[in-house]
Amino acid sequence: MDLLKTIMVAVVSIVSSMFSTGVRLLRLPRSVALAARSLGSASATFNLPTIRQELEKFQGGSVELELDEQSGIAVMTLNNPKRLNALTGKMMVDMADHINSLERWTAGKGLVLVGTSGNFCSGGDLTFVRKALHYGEEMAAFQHNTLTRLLNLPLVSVALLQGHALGGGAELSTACDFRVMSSSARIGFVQIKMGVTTGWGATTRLVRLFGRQKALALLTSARVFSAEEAATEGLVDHVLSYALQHEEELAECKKWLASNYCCHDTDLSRAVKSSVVYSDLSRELVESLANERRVFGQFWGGPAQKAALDAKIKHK
Ligand SMILES: CC[C@@H](C(=O)O)C(=O)SCCNC(=O)CCNC(=O)[C@H](O)C(C)(C)COP(=O)(O)OP(=O)(O)OC[C@H]1O[C@@H](n2cnc3c(N)ncnc32)[C@H](O)[C@@H]1OP(=O)(O)O
Repeated sequence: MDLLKTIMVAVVSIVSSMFSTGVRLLRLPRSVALAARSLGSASATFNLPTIRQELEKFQGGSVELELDEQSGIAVMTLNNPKRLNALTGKMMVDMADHINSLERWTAGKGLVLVGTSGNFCSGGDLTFVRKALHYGEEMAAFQHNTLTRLLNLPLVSVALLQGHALGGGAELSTACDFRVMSSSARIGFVQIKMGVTTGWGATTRLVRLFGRQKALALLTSARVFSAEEAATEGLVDHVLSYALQHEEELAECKKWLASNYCCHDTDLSRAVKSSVVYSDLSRELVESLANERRVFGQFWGGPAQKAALDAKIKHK
């Protein structure tokens, strides 16, 4: 039994190290790069430290991380309440740094991703977006790296969807293993209405989560779902009681995670997540993300996006 445990811990650390070099070049394996060359810029590599410096120039908001050693459950909080927790460049950098910490947190079992003040995230911060229209593929490469590392953490992760989870906010939720939704929250992949395709990897993840047909329906309709509709569609795993106040929902979400998915041996739980369930995804995922990024780059900063930004659309 001890030998089995030692082998599992070794396998976990090898797989984690594949994703744990912090901010680094997102390189395609040679075979994938060769296949991608025919797709043009999909084979490009990105210098993430340089992109990080560029993103840091777009200040505003923050992302906070709290590690609870006792429960083994961490909470990562998006904090830009005046803009309903829309993500700035600085917040993307904060999040990448916190993923580094979580990759090193060997006692952890679970993670809740939440937004402050009763909102999850209303997507990319449109003030930032307007200034970064020349920088789409680079931002996408940075986010793909961060969110792939989030998905591959040995922690069971859950996004707590309160208020709005729109565009990039909905994308973030697909980088978690589960989605718990407040009864009054709304979720929608509204990118097509904003003149772009997904920039943070959600198409790749949606296809794997729900299959091609549902992914296509979500992305081409840009439909915004209530909690009840999202549950019926299978988009979320649990809807919280309407009787809860927003402030009570985080505790309830943690309880849901702890009692369902963080209630057994830590080493085994981490091994199941990273070494078994997610062990074979990296190459195929990298190839799909490179393609998604290339398509995103074709539309970002284009006439449809500029028209959508000018229209000041509200996704009600
Ligand atoms: C790269 C990102 C890209 C992707 O690839 O995924 C995307 O994320 S695309 C999607 C981008 N997001 C949006 O288009 C959301 C636009 N906003 C709305 O639809 C509405 O604000 C809302 C989210 C439905 C909320 O409506 P309401 O309850 O009526 O509140 P307000 O509209 O008054 O919002 C309060 C305050 O927040 C500001 N806000 C909201 N979202 C964003 C945002 N994404 N970026 C920047 N600011 C945002 C809004 O402008 C209000 O501020 P004030 O006008 O200063 O009061």
